[in-house]
Amino acid sequence: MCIHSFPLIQAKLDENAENALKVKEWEVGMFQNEMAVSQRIKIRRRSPTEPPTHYVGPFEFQLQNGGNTPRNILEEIVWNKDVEVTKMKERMPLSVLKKAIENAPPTRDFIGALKAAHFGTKLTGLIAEVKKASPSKGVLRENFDPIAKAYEKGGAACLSVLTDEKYFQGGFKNLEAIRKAGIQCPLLCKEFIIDAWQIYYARTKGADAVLLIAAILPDLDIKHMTKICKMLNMAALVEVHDEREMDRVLEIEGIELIDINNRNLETFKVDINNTKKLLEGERGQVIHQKDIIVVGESALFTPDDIAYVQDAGIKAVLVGESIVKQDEPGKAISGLFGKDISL
Ligand SMILES: O=P(O)(O)OC[C@@H](O)[C@@H](O)c1c[nH]c2ccccc12
Repeated sequence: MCIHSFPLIQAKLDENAENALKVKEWEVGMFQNEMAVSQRIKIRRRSPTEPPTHYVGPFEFQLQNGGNTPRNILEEIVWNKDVEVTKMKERMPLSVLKKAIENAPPTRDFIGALKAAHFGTKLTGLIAEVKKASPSKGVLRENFDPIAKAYEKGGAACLSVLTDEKYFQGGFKNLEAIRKAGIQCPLLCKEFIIDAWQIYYARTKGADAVLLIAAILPDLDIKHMTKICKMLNMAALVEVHDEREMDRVLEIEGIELIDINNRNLETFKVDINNTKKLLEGERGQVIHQKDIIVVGESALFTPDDIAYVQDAGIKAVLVGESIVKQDEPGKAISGLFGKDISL
């Protein structure tokens, strides 16, 4: 007589298997936190929960609670993203995404577009950002039609499209709509990537590049995700904010594109000098030797700001607020650069 004839025993076996899986998932989470701490990443990947009720592992893990409220807005966004992506993965398994990618139109060359723009105008290439709102500034612009076309007409080499809905009122529907509206320039999916699944998902929605944030992702994740981007013919824009993050990213093989964020994503404080600071001295030499393109982003409002970061060695800028807020984005771009940059 087989085991299935004893439903109570089978139910107990199923419960044990489920508990074992919960324990394993919790331990993996703890090890992820340990790896992040070892790289001085302050953002915790997910809310530190109590060990599973049946946990019998090392005692020191049971002391890891450390408070389960986010320490800043970035950590809150990441914890929310963890829940959001888990639900999306259940609805849309990776196998379905991979199948969809087989029939997707080819990607556009994000890095090539930035190089061509810089070569054409000798100015920094522009990545114009489609951003409705932000946690620090609230709603910046009510409607987007047809801001993407105006950006492209005004000389943007690429577009950055916020896809986070809860904190930036963005969405993948915007990315798809811009792609379907016939925009030719490459699109960056501006998202809080915490799981490689999101890269495949962005590819199915028309993205040519994704953002990888060093303040969130350990080195191994950045390396692994950069390889996935290459495999999908996408660009990986790796965001850094301070010397420590820059030094970490410069040690990772295969990095082609780094963006220096003048905004601290934990405090939203901005300092344009951050760009110059991270490009000086040996760091600047390593970047040049590795032929890495560096993008300057955040708090860029005037031709002097553009000239300042360009003199510091920036080859492209990513700009949102100072152009997205204006009635005529095309004119806003000319105002930002002090000249018409449409080729
Ligand atoms: O609106 P600004 O100050 O021009 O900044 C644009 C962009 O740099 C900013 O939106 C940004 C930088 N890094 C991010 C990461 C996630 C969301 C948004 C961002």
